[in-house]
Amino acid sequence: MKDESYLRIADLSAGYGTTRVLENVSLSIRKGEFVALLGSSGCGKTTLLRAIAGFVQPSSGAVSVAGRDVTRLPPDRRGMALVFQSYALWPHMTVAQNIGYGLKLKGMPREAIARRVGELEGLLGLSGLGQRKPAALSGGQRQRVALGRALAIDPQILLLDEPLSNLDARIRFKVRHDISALQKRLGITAVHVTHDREEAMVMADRIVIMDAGRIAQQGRPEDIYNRPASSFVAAFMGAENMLNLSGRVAGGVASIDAGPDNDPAALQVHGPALSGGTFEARFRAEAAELLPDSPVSRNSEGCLHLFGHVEAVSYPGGTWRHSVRVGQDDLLVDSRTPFERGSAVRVRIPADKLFLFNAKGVAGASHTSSLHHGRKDRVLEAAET
Ligand SMILES: Nc1ncnc2c1ncn2[C@@H]1O[C@H](COP(=O)(O)OP(=O)(O)OP(=O)(O)O)[C@@H](O)[C@H]1O
Repeated sequence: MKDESYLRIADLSAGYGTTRVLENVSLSIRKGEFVALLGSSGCGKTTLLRAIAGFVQPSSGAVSVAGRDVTRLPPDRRGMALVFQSYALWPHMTVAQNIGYGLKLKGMPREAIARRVGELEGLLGLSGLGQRKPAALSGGQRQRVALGRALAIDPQILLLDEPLSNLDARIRFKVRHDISALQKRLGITAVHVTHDREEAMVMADRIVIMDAGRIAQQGRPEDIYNRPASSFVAAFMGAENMLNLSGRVAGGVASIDAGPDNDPAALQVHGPALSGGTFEARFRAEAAELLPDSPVSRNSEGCLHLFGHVEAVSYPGGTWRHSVRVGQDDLLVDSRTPFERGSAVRVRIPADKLFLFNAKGVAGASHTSSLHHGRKDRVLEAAET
């Protein structure tokens, strides 16, 4: 099979002094691909980006570009450009001088620099601003100058370290779009560090979720969103409601036991097999339906039904958000109509919107013997029967 990887990170470990940050990270990126590194603060995203760029020396492993090992090359000989959150523009230089800075260092003739800078100003919507200093620009314009400076040297790989996090929401949407469009147009390979899930979803061809210096899951945005491989990834991708359930798994169906706050349910298993026992169940606020609790017709076919009462109601816009107390758990559930505080409600979660995982470190109620042997979190994609 043809190896399509262009930027390859092989078994990379890195850290600072005695602190290990990255543990055997391997990642292959195709030419022209846009990859987002997503993860919570301190998980090692920036360290990975800096190791790719050559600013952090790995303790083991390798980085290669188009089959060439660049692990020991200095940053300026890797054909990569890095754009930071903080722009890092020269305040005393004009926009044009900032963009042309790298070309001047390379000794490019003045007219060629002016031509290239003009091209980039046009490409980035900065035409007419070439003689301004950074202080006289908006945040979005400054970030585009930083991008122009990075692109001026014609890098094969563009590394973006949270370049949008200093921008206000409205400008962020615009610059987000500008960067993606430009990246596609230039066919450049990009690695983008962010902790903003939506940003990663809309910009990237592939999302790599990192957790404590390791890759927790990677895949297309829609796959990660709809098929999280672990409870951690599900939570990170917005399925923040969590409760514990117990049940058995047989013949591709998870039979959820009745509990004090839930009806029994039979949910078809789609993903990799799940062992019976105790499950961590996760779902998104918008994935569930809120209904008045009624003693009749608790039809659980293909759905999980939970019972609780409304603790708080708010209106973030579009739908009403309810904090629902179910047993010991507080769950957030959206509804197009508001339910009064204190009212008894039923939360109906369709099976294909419910993510089930074997609970970590909990011995299951039944069929649990296999759980004690090197068990990993495994997703159960439960779909409506
Ligand atoms: N220069 C440094 N010296 C020592 N430790 C560092 C250094 N830079 C980062 N670290 C530590 O390494 C770990 C990973 O940091 P890193 O910046 O890669 O995380 P991150 O995922 O990019 O986080 P954030 O989203 O907050 O930027 C953190 O625990 C951090 O404190």
